[in-house]
Amino acid sequence: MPLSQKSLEQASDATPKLAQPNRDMAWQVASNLLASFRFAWNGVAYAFQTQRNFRIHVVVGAFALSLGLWLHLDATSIAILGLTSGAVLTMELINTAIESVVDLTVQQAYHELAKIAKDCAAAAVLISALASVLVAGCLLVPPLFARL
Ligand SMILES: Nc1ncnc2c1ncn2[C@@H]1O[C@H](COP(=O)(O)OP(=O)(O)OP(=O)(O)O)[C@@H](O)[C@H]1O
Repeated sequence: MPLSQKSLEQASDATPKLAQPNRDMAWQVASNLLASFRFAWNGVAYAFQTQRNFRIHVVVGAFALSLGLWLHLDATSIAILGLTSGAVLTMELINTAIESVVDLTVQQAYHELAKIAKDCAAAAVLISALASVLVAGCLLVPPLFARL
């Protein structure tokens, strides 16, 4: 549905308010850098405790990095393995965040847009995981076969 002139004006009035650094709408804002890290760590701990796929990706990523070190891969290859593993974990965290926001919004009701949001978030994890398999295949498999 096209936006009316009035709603466009309301949206443009709201922009400076939303851009204020003190974020009046927020229930709580991190008071300092240490608090920001603590909240971020809470997110990692929550994902690890509740998301089986996140735990699997942590184990697989740690295994890939350990294998790379054991095979004496060069620094660039280790960095690529680290970036790839980090990307998968990041996607998993974003997926978890999107699922929570969708559930908060629609609760237990079915909504086609909720389905699209969750399916696309899950697809982001899948694509990053497939890319990591490709990276592992290129960087780890040849030196592993050479060593065995
Ligand atoms: N409110 C909803 N409305 C429509 N479809 C939904 C809704 N909630 C979930 N779904 C559908 O069910 C699927 C599974 O939802 P769920 O919340 O369990 O996510 P998930 O991707 O399986 O979770 P995880 O990543 O933890 O394995 C979604 O991908 C979506 O297709």
